[in-house]
Amino acid sequence: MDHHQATADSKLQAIRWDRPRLSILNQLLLPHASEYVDIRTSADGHHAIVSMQTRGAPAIAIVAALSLAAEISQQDFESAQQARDFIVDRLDYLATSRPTAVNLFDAVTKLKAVAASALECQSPAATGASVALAYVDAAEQMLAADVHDNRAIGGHGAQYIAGRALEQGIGAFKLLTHCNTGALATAGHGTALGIIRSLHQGAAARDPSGAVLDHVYFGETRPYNQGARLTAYELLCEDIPSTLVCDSAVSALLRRDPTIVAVVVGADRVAANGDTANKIGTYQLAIAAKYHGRDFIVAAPSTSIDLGLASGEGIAIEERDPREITRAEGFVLGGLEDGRMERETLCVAPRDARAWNPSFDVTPAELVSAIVTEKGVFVKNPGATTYDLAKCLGEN
Ligand SMILES: CSC[C@H]1O[C@H](OP(=O)(O)O)[C@H](O)[C@@H]1O
Repeated sequence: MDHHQATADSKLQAIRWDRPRLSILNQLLLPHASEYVDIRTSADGHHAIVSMQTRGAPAIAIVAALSLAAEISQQDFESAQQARDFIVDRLDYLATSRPTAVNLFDAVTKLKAVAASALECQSPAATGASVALAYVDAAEQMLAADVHDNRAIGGHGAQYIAGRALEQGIGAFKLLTHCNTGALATAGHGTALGIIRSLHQGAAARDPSGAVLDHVYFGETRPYNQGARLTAYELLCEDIPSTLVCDSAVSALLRRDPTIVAVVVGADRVAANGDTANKIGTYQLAIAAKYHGRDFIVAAPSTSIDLGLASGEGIAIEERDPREITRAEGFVLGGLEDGRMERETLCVAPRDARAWNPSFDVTPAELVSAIVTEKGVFVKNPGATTYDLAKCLGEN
C-alpha cells in the first residue's frame, strides 16, 4: 500500500479497535472535523449508533459488538452464567438502537450463540473470564471478516460491471451511487463504494481492451447528507474523479449521460426474494434506472441478507426526527477558513412545518438487476421478477 493509500485509509478508518479499546470516527463532524470518540460500554455504543456518530449497516453491527467487548473486558464476572446473562442482556439493549439494518440483529444472534456455547461447552471449567474471552474473540472476528467480505464484493462487482460496460461498447464508463457505502459505513473498503474503489484501484492494471471506470456521480442523500459529506470525502481522499448531484437531479443526469452504465447502491436489509431496504431515495433511483435502461446493482455482504424474511413487506423502516429535515447542520464557513470549527444549526423550513423522515425505503427485486455479495454476483433467472437468495447462498 503506497503512502497516499495508507494516508487515505487512516483518514477513513471508521472503527479503531485495539483490544480492549474502541474508538469511532464521529461522522456527524465529517468532512470538516476528524475526531474520534472513545466507546467504553454498550451504552456508549448504543448512543453512537442512535445519534449516527457511526452509521452504515455493517459498521453499526461491528460497533455494537465491539462496544460490549470493550465493556466486558473491564469486568470481573463471578461465574460463567453471570457473564453469559450480562452479554445477552446488553446485546438485547444494543438491538434497540436502529431497526432496519439486519447486520446488527445477525451479529446479536451469532454473539449470543457464542456466549451460550462458551458456557455450555466449557462447563464445568467455564468461567466468567472464559465466556468473556470467547465473546471478544468472536466480535474481533466480525471486524476482520467484514473487511474481507468487502474486498471480495469489490472484486466481484468490479469484474461484473466492467463486463457489462464492455457488452454495451462503453470502454470508459461512469457510475451513479447513493448515500455512503464506503470505508466509513463498514470496517473498511466498503460495499457499493468498495466496488468503485476496486474499479479505481484496478484501473491501472486493467488490460487496455477492458472497460475502465471514468467517473462517479453521487447524490447528496438528504437529510443526513451521507453523499455530500461522507462519499465526497472518501472519493476526494482517494482521488477518484467524481461529481456531487442533488438527489432531485439523478433522472436528468441519467437521461443526459448514456455512459452511466449502472446505479450501484448498498443495502441495509435484503429479503430472501431480493427486495432491498436501503437509504431513502434508493427506490426512486431504481425507477429512474429502469426507465433509462441502466443496470441497478445492489452490493451487500451476506450479513445484510435476511433469509428469514420472504419479502420486503416486513422490513421495519426507521423514521427519524423530522427536525433532521427542517433544520440543517453545518460548520460556519469563516470558521473553516481560520480553523475555528463552529458547528451551526440553521432553520431551513418554517418552525411549524411538518416533515416525514423515513430513513430507508424498499426497492422491489423486480427493479434489481444484480446483487453483488462476497460469495459472488447473483442475477435473476430469465423471466423471473424475484431472487431465490437462499439457493444463491447455498442455504437451502
Ligand atoms: C454499507 S452501508 C449500508 C447502508 O447504510 C446506510 O444507512 P445509514 O447511513 O442511515 O446507516 C445506507 O442506507 C447504506 O446504503
